[in-house]
Amino acid sequence: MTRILPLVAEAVVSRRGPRVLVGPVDLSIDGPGITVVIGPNGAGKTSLLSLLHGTARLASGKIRWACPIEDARHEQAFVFQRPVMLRRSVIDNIAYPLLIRGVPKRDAMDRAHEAAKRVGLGALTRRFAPRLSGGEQQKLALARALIAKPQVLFLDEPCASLDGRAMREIEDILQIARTEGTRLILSTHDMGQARRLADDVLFLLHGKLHDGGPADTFFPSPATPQARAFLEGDIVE
Ligand SMILES: Nc1ncnc2c1ncn2[C@@H]1O[C@H](COP(=O)(O)OP(=O)(O)OP(=O)(O)O)[C@@H](O)[C@H]1O
Repeated sequence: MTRILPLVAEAVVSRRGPRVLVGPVDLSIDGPGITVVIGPNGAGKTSLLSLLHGTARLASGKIRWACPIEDARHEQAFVFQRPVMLRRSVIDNIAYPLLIRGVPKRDAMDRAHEAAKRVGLGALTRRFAPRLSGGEQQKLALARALIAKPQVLFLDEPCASLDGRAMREIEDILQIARTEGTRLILSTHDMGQARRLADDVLFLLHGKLHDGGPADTFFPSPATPQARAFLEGDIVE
């Protein structure tokens, strides 16, 4: 299997008309772990994740993977804040990425059942996916994103509006994926979640990478007053 990491972004910029949404940002992500992207509303977290994943247009700068971009695309997945449910059963949703990769149906279904069980949806496999609860839909989205064992998984606010129990279950799934070698890059508004999950942190402000670093140094002693204020729950503009 071709390794896709490291991911290197050089002076990447995303624009809407004349407005810069993100950038210029330089960063490098490599090896196992969880990168957590934090920052106030509108700081550019979603835009940065979309740029790195390749779903937002790069106005300038470069994104490089360790392999050709077509190969890198097949090895990454994205989980949205509001997961998209295909209008079919839970099991058909989970099996979908395998079927479009040409995995034989029987094998795909077996793996999908296994994946459903692992995220606690084993009893709901025949349910029409759009009728699941928010937490169940997010678990389905994770199972579907992870079933092809991507090397990199982007998640944009995967636990927004979920209660504590659903959040804990989802964090458990993410920790398992991390242990199994998927590199996670996740945005969150929840500082408790950021502290529980992060190996390293990107703190965005006004579209720029303002602060960050390894979680065990960033959280106790952020380098900038803005990051400190943000972590203390103050309003940062
Ligand atoms: N499609 C768009 N058209 C115009 N402006 C946009 C668009 N998408 C994002 N923006 C703007 O880009 C900036 C960054 O938005 P983005 O959603 O990336 O921030 P965020 O940090 O994820 O915010 P939040 O925490 O509120 O989700 C914001 O000022 C937003 O209004």
